Amino acid sequence: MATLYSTRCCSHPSLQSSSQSYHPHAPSPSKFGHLQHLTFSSSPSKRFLAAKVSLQSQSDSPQNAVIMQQQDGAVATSVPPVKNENPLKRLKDEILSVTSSEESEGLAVFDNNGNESTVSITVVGASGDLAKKKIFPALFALYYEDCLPKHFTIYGYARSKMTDADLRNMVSKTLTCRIDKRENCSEKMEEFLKRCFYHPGQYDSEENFAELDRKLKEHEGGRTANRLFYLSIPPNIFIDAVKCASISASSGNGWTRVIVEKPFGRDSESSAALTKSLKQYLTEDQIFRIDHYLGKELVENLSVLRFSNLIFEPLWSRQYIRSVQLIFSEDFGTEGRGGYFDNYGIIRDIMQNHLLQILALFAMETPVSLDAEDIRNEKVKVLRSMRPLQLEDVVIGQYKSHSKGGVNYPGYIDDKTVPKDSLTPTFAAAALFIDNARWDGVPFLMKAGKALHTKRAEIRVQFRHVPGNLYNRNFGTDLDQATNELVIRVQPGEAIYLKINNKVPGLGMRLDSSHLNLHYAARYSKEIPDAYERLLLDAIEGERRLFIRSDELDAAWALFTPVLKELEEKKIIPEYYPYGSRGPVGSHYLAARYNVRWGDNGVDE
Ligand SMILES: NC(=O)C1=CN([C@@H]2O[C@H](COP(=O)(O)OP(=O)(O)OC[C@H]3O[C@@H](n4cnc5c(N)ncnc54)[C@H](OP(=O)(O)O)[C@@H]3O)[C@@H](O)[C@H]2O)C=CC1
Ligand SMILES: O=C1O[C@H](COP(=O)(O)O)[C@@H](O)[C@H](O)[C@H]1O
Repeated sequence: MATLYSTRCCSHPSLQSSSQSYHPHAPSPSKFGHLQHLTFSSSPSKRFLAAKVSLQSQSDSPQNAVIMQQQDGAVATSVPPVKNENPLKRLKDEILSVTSSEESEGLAVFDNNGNESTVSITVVGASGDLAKKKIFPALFALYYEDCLPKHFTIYGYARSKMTDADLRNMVSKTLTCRIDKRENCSEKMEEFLKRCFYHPGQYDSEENFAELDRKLKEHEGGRTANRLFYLSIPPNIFIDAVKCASISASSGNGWTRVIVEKPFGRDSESSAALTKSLKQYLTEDQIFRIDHYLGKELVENLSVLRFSNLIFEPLWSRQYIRSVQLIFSEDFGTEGRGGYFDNYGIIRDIMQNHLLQILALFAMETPVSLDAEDIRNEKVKVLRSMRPLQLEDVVIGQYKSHSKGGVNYPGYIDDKTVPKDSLTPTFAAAALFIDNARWDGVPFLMKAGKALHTKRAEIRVQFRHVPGNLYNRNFGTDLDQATNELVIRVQPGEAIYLKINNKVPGLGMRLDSSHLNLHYAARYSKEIPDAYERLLLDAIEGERRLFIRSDELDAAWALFTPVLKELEEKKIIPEYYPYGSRGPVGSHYLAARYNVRWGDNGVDE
């Protein structure tokens, strides 16, 4: 057997912190022989498990090098003895991986006292859209990939009258298996559904949460109880639910964490008030503010791209980069969510969180380490170096009805839940600036819109012109066409490509713009996990790197609050654009003001 290195602890239990020990099943002396105590602590990225091993004194020799073995033999990880080498020395702080065995059912988790622990995940608002669409499917995917611990229970909680069977029926309709790994799919679904339960209750009832607590305890069966609550409910009831869950259903002997969905307020004041209220019942460490864009594969890859490749970092500044564009578009309107959306608008819905988070990761300085706090410190720094958005640097739009091919597409105000005189923007373009040495003068252009011609999220990095004029005559009159552009396509069709100038093969000297293309579907056969899978697993593991800290949130709101207030106070009328179009023409004037063009409007977008 050999040491194996893996990228995620799937088929291995998740773990909270270095204060927990993991044993593959009970720490039976007969099975483990010389192994006295095995403590895993997460590496900075938590994608690996680092093993610290203590062996019984008489076993502290090279011969006793087996590190971990699951009782049923499904998972085994060991390090072969190496002559004249002390295994303790070798293994201490070494990254120990875990095999990903299909037979594995997850491993049992033990706390420091050797007690087995369990995780209960309660989806508050289980009857809702997000729960059905994202949360339950993500939990199933984690189960399917053996990422959940052996002992876990999932509870749905909402006011709707449902039985366990109703919940299972509802959930089963949205579950799918990985297309690249379909084995035992229906069995796995059955097994998963058996672990799902439902408790009906009011969000502001301590008693209803106390009933939930009793049910959770039954499932936890005396194990160390770790509890995760996912608030998948409208924001106006966050505090009621947090209050009741923390008072009546907190864990008595394990951790209790709460995932809070956006929106985190609608401006600096309401966000600060929400944080203050949450902190009446929870510590900051217990609050996991989710921004699901941080869980997207290509957003997660941004730091890898920047900091693990020599070629990018030297170019990553005002010296070579002319503009950075963060583009989000959807080819559908607010269908069904108009009631929520009208109170927020596209700037709060997408820019202040998803796009700004990407910007922060893109522009931050190198963090001291990959630890959550080091990364979040750098993000806060860059956010605090930014200029608050100015009204003249914003263009807003709202989609109107449009007929195409005999189909009539509704306008935003045709939604019955939206007031007819609503000025809420469904599109916005903005130019933001970071006043630090690295980015001085570089426009960070953001564009986000609903009911546009395409669904897409991407980062476009436009480089400066090549100095000198060696090939200028080959480029023709439009030099912009010839500048390099790095495109990080977050979705759909995840890809990273670099536009370069290339000689068209042949006897002449003709240049064209071609792509060095890393298209994920062609390069990697594995299906890309949904963002919610990564984030749920991180929350279970206690990994905060991809969650928003309260000071980050304050810094983010500080950038947008003044302009949001101004837009509302001055009742700025949005530019109307037809459903399915490319959005208001004003966004082009905004880009032109900074001498750039939107990269997604070119011929080879
Ligand atoms: N849906 C999405 O795509 C996204 C949603 N979010 C956020 O996630 C959270 C949940 O979203 P979503 O599932 O769409 O929300 P829903 O509107 O579907 O609400 C979820 C559940 O909350 C209960 N509920 C709804 N309105 C009220 C109310 N006024 N008072 C008390 N309970 C109510 C309902 O359950 P019951 O009646 O059974 O109690 C409902 O099933 C929100 O904070 C949203 O902003 C974030 C990103 C995307
Ligand atoms: O947070 C939100 O995100 C979705 C878009 O998410 P995606 O993962 O499908 O790109 C957006 O539709 C919604 O308005 C917003 O609240």
